[in-house]
Amino acid sequence: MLQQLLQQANFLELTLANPAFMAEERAAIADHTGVELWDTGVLVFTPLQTVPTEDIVLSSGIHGNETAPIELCNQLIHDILQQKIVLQQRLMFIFGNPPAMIEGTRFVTENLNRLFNGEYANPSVATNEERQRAAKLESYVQRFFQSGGRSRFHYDLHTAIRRSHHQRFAICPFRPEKPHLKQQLAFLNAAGVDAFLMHHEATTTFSYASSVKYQAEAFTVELGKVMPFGQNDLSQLAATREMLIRVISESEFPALTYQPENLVLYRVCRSLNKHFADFTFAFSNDLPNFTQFAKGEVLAYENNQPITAEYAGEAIVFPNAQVPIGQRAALCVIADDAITLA
Ligand SMILES: O=C(O)CCC(=O)N[C@@H](CCC(=O)O)C(=O)O
Ligand SMILES: [Zn+2]
Repeated sequence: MLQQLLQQANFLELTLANPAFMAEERAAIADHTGVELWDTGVLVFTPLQTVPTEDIVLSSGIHGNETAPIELCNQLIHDILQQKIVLQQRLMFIFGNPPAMIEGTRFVTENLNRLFNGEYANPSVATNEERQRAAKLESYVQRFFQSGGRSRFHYDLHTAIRRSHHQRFAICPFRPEKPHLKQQLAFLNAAGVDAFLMHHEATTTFSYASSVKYQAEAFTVELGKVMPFGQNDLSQLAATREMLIRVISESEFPALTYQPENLVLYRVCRSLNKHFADFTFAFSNDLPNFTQFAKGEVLAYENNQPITAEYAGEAIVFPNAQVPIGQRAALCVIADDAITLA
């Protein structure tokens, strides 16, 4: 498999052809970069002639139909294999859910991005492919980060189901003891991200798991809107690509000035969870993420009761009434330029 990958330099094609399993193998690119295939969709590069200071995880395809970041990562992998990019940092690529990528769906049985931080082992739920994949992905991330001594980063790349007033935005995992870093927000801002949501509670997402378990600088990054493979305009991600190349191929993390005037900080004020099967939103399916509501305006109905905006300017992100009962149906956010950063 690895020989085929080295020759054809198309990890996406290889992953889609082998969605369930790939045996571990290792090789090298010339004499400067180690390549290790750990499983289907899991590839690790190690610089052999420099001493890396950073361990960087770039995951995509955690939701199978969010294809633009998968295509972007596949291009980066291609360019690394073809020696157009020479790495200075350790780098792990993950294509999260190959069976869902083949089906062109968000997931096959269960939303993979609700199964991390050990939720995959919840004894009250029967196991399935996504639960098994979450367990494996967490173990690969642990193995990647465990050798220690280097700074840890995890950018979990997604696209949103709806259009958004902010075309690219990031979700910053809840970490009450440690403010998020201006360095990281400046980096993501230079990568085209212009809004940041500060999460208000622990979750079971991939980025939260890397943040809480390994103290990684970890983010869920939304890079536009869901499109089928082949229909993405990757020129929209030119800045993202450029900054990702910089972070993996420079010897130090890119030094960028934090420019608050170029971005909006939001705090998540509450998660609207679905409790009853009749949960519906009071707005249309094409209302963009970050649309603001007036205080008291009806956002949704559930159990025949209205759910209203608690604050003037409260905005809705990721509304999805189709989620199973008990899961998040939307996040309510409010712009807040007083959020503490370090
Ligand atoms: O557009 C949507 O409704 C969902 C896009 C998406 O997959 N977002 C992530 C965010 C994860 C987080 O809160 O960190 C998700 O829902 O898993
Ligand atoms: Zn997603």
